[in-house]
Amino acid sequence: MKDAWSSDEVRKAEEPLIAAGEPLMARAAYALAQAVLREVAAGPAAGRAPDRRAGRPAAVRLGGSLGSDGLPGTARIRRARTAGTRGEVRGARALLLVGPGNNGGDTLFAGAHLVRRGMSVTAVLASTRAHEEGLAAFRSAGGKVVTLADIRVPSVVQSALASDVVLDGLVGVGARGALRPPAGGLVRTLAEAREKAGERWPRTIAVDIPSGIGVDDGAVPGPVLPADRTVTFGALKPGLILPPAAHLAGEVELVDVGFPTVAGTTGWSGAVWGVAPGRHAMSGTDPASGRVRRMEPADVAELWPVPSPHDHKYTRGVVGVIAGTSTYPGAAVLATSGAVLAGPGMVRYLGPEAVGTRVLLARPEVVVAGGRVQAWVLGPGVPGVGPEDGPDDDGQARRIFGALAAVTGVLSEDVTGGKMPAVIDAGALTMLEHRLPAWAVLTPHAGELAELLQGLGHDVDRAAVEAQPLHWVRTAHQATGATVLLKGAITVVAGPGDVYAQADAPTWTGTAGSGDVLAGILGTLLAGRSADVVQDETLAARLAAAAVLVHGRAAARASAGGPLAALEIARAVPAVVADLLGA
Ligand SMILES: NC(=O)C1=CN([C@@H]2O[C@H](COP(=O)(O)OP(=O)(O)OC[C@H]3O[C@@H](n4cnc5c(N)ncnc54)[C@H](O)[C@@H]3O)[C@@H](O)[C@H]2O)[C@@H](O)CC1
Ligand SMILES: Nc1ncnc2c1ncn2[C@@H]1O[C@H](COP(=O)(O)OP(=O)(O)O)[C@@H](O)[C@H]1O
Ligand SMILES: [K+]
Repeated sequence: MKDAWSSDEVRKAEEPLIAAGEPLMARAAYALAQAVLREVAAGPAAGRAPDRRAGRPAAVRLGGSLGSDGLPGTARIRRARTAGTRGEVRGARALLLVGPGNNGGDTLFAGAHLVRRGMSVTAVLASTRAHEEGLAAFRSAGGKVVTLADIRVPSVVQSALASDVVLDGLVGVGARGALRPPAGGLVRTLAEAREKAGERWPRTIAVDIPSGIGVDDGAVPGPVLPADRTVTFGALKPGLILPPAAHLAGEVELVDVGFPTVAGTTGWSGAVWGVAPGRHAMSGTDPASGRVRRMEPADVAELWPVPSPHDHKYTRGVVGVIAGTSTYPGAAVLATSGAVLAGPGMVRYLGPEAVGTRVLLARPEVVVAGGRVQAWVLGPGVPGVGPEDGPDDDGQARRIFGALAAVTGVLSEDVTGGKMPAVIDAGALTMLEHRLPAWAVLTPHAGELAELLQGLGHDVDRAAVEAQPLHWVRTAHQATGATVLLKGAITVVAGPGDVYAQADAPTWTGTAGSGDVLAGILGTLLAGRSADVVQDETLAARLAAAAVLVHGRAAARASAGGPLAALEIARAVPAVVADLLGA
């Protein structure tokens, strides 16, 4: 599990360490400098997304002279394409964007390390204040200092274009709201220049966070310079794993500066973790409800219901799927396939006969008949019941209303067999008449969540949901009582406990029917842990995040870097689960 710490939690963790004289900033700055040196030594093409990598020459700095304004000038920069120069940092150029606080301090101390390694480093002070010791260390190492007030923003752009690497050290966890002038204007212009320059833009490394993101909520309230890499200190921050801000952080590297670990120790290991692979040992000493987390394969393996020798198909969980109509039969095939291939005891399908026949052709394991189930999957491929939705639902709305009554406990126990978890997707999202329990999992995409929230009286559209997913997912959870899973490139899940932000799927996953497969996978998980889910109100969110991880990994496996058909995601699920359980 990867835990993100809010800015308050970071402060609480660092206070006693600073009071004890732990050199947090020195550790942060050293690790940051190492990251920059690795980046520069690897050359400009390294680590970029493949489309950005093509044809970009390695930059070699021949001479490090500065213009009269103290900034490196484009005209004096020469580039050469020669593999033999990889690993050379001497003479390479770094441009530091430096803010008034400790984030700027980290950046200046790191800059001093870079100067000592032979790099030509210029710091642009964006504010009248700067971290005093950091500035003194940078100057005495031989770094060049200019102030934004003295030079014009365009010359900063030119200098950036003439540099090998730009460090964004304007603000860190002390930031509040959108970047204010003059830093805001500077960053807006730099971001535009980066967009225009494409491959010619230097590697950009964000210090702790890309300045201007919402540290705690992942919003992007103003201009932000997108980073290729973020070197973050002590712990992940929510904005580094939540959309939309996480999309601006590039690859995130976590540096241990000595925060408490799971075991409660404060020993500094000097270790650096990349966020993509592996686990990190950081975890809050006091895991507060509502923490933003990212689940990893080992966490999913612990949750996955694996049959024991004493199990049979009924004890393993029966999933009931009410999906598809004669107009949208494919959704029924995809949802039942997702459910079957995730490994339940049984999948039942309820719907029009013609659709049931198609389901059977694709998945003969499915039982097309009513009976007891341990979890429902409701709504894929079923039209909504709003004024704009057509009436032609082949009786599916009626069936869904009946199942929903079981989920919400409106029907008596002897009819339903007790409380029933459910995945509530697509058309079923328009059929909610009662407050829901946490074991009901709503699975909207941003447009569907906006509609749901509008129905609850919120003035919100799809774009607003996409701008502040965490806020709106939490709002929807509070308003409905249900666990809410908002689908997207980064899927956000909020229930009564922690929030999960999962980024497991390749972008090819955003294809018709892929969400239907996810609904089926989650249905199997809820059925397999049906009794636990109604006992532990935080479990549904964990199972939902687990389903998202498996769905995303199955999509990655099916895609292998190329296009993807939704049914192939379902087909890849058994191998993904086997990998997780065997790891
Ligand atoms: N947490 C830790 O363990 C460590 C933290 N360190 C660094 O310290 C940083 C936090 O430092 P600070 O608390 O000094 O705060 P920051 O350096 O993040 O920023 C605060 C400064 O930025 C200004 N500011 C705030 N919001 C702004 C906005 N919207 N637009 C423009 N300016 C704004 C404030 O006036 C204040 O002067 C971390 O992000 C990290 O880089 C490191 O030194 C190492 C250890
Ligand atoms: N850009 C993207 N990158 C990765 N995954 C995505 C992206 N866009 C959407 N997805 C995923 O694809 C699936 C789409 O589901 P959904 O919108 O319900 O489509 P459908 O209803 O056609 O099945 C979800 O799991 C979502 O998280
Ligand atoms: K920063």
